Amino acid sequence: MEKIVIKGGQTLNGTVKVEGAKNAVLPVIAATLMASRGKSTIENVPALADVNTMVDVLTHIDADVEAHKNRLEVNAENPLLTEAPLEYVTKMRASVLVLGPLLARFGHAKVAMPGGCAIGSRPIDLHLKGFEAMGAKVIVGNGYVEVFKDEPLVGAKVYLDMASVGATENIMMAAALAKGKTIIENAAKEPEIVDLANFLNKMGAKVVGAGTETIKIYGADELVGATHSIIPDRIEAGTFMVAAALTKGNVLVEGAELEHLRALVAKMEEMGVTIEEEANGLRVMGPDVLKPADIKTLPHPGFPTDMQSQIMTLMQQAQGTSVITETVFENRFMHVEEFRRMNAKMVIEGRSVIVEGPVQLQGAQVQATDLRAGAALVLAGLVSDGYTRVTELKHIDRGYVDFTDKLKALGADVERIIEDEMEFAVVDQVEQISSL
Ligand SMILES: CC(=O)N[C@H]1[C@@H](OP(=O)(O)OP(=O)(O)OC[C@H]2O[C@@H](n3ccc(=O)[nH]c3=O)[C@H](O)[C@@H]2O)O[C@H](CO)[C@@H](O)[C@@H]1O
Ligand SMILES: C=C(OP(=O)(O)O)C(=O)O
Repeated sequence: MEKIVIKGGQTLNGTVKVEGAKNAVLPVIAATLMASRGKSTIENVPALADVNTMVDVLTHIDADVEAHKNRLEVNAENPLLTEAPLEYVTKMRASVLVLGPLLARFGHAKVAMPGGCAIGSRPIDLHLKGFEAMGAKVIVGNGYVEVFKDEPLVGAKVYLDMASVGATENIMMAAALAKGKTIIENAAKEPEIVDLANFLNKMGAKVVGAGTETIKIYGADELVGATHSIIPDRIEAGTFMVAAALTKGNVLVEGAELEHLRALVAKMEEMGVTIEEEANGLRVMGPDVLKPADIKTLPHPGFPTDMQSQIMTLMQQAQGTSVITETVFENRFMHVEEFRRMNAKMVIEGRSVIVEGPVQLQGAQVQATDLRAGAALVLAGLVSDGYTRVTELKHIDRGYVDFTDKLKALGADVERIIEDEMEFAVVDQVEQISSL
């Protein structure tokens, strides 16, 4: 079984460079499908499993994709298929982001209906409500969702009951080729929405107000290929910021954008961490003593749910009781059980987790239950006694490029290995005896 093995106790120092954002590149790749003329070139593309899945979806529907190091070239000029089967959607929910582009350009799209996942049920009703408002017909059945419209989509006013990132993106893309003006109210305001809007504008659309709660999209008759460089990944940046603080280290997170990370920076500072803005990123210095904090996850600009499990590792080392409340997803606490296996003192109460600190974590074999949970368990391993083994690395590979190598370059004692379970049982016994 493949594992990341961490021996706790090292302080992280040095510089780590942030990749392009997973949550920005996926919708941008989907948007390339709307260019009926010219090639799109996407730069600063992170080498992630999710990017490979999105490329597989595009290739499956006959788009011509050339992948270079950190650069993708997509030519979607020829007629495309309009169906993405289950195998892609089960690997990555963001596959549903091809619905808006295919519907708008070809009048039809069919995608396997995404099921729930480790962090919640995650319906797509708001995406579909937007398409319907623009005149599309939606059919859900036999595990698929199908949307179609013979005539071009018509601009509409769409109010989102929740500021959903995916729904905002899907509707924004569909509206970019609709007749007339679409207004999205209570739109998501994440930096990745702004990045997508910038790309759509380069393709010939007119999107105004991205980054605020009202986005206006003036549809174009045709979109053309464009060149675009993806924004830095604020969640990868945040993960390394927590790693630095946790190990009392001093790390420059190159590419981290303060403007995208204000809520995290505010909370880390409240906990006693020193964060300084430098010309090319954020420098993070961990204190000797961390203070507890109360945090609530919220849509941007609130505290990001994608940093919830990582900040919990910091709370476990704080002097006192912290509370973290998850309001974005209804069930994003699977990692709590795994932390407990490492001796964490935490209790789930409804949508909150009460975290008692400071606690001396103990190395154990634990499982990445989702992408960020996996990263958080690796971080916990950095300050645990003995060896921590994190399994189910497919989750981590969805969102982190060279995670182990980057931590190692900062001084962590960490390896990615393939370990036989029988062999592990023997190693485990030796480690336990030597720690007595
Ligand atoms: C690829 C990508 O960008 N993923 C991010 C995106 O996911 P994603 O776009 O799936 O997240 P949403 O913002 O849509 O979801 C937020 C909440 O709205 C609910 N909802 C959403 C759509 C809908 O039609 N109906 C509905 O009820 C969801 O179940 C969830 O409780 O934003 C999340 C919230 O910041 C992040 O955690 C994910 O990393
Ligand atoms: C939840 C996440 O991603 P996705 O929406 O792709 O599952 C994440 O990036 O933490």
